[in-house]
Amino acid sequence: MSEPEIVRHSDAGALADSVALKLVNMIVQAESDKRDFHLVLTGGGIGIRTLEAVRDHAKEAGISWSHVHLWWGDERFLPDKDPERNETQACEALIDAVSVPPHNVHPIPASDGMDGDHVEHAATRYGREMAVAARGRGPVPAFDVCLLGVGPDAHVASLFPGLPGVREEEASVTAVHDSPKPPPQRISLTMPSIRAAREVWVLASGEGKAEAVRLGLAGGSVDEAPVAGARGAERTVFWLDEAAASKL
Ligand SMILES: O=C(O)[C@H](O)[C@@H](O)[C@H](O)[C@H](O)COP(=O)(O)O
Repeated sequence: MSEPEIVRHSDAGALADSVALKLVNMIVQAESDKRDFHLVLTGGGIGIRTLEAVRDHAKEAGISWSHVHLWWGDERFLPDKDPERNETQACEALIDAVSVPPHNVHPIPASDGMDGDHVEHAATRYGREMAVAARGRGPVPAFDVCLLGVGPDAHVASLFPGLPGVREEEASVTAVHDSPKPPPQRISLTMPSIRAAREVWVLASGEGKAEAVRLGLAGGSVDEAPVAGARGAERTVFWLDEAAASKL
């Protein structure tokens, strides 16, 4: 696991723009290397703002999306197209505006999908989809970058302090039944899936995240501050604005 690096920007706009530019450059590089690029998306304010900036930079760079696969770190277990779904927000911010092939988009199942409102079955289904894409090389694909927002309570994806999901070490995906942040039912990648990513990027903006960021970098209990467990196999970057970095 990698030691976190810190990158600071003045405000949320500069932060989102800089993360987006770096992502677009990596996508372009993967294309010229003729390899797939697996990106894990996050919901949340700064996560969606970053996707909007990716849309703008991608247009300028004229990138092809045929080699890009989009996954999600977590999802709110709601009906398809619900405006609160991370997928719906990512579609509005980015996916609907770019030419990523539909079969490269891997949303976490909705609560009116194949498994109905059975959140455990839906979580298992997503785990299977990731395993298939990994082609026998492990439980999850070789994610190039896993984007993660962080909550004021130090949660990442839908791994909340003190809830069992954060301690799950076997399954690649977990169903969450009693999330303190609405809605209560969610589906989340587990820590081992997050840590399988080459690069984990934690995005945090605003003073409300400053304590979570401090805990995430202090290397304390992952059970109490899940963000402290968010580490990439090769690289971990905490992308912060000044307010989120104010307790460092
Ligand atoms: O479903 C969600 O709510 C998100 O995936 C969640 O993990 C989010 O990234 C953080 O809570 C930060 O959200 P904000 O940036 O909106 O504070």
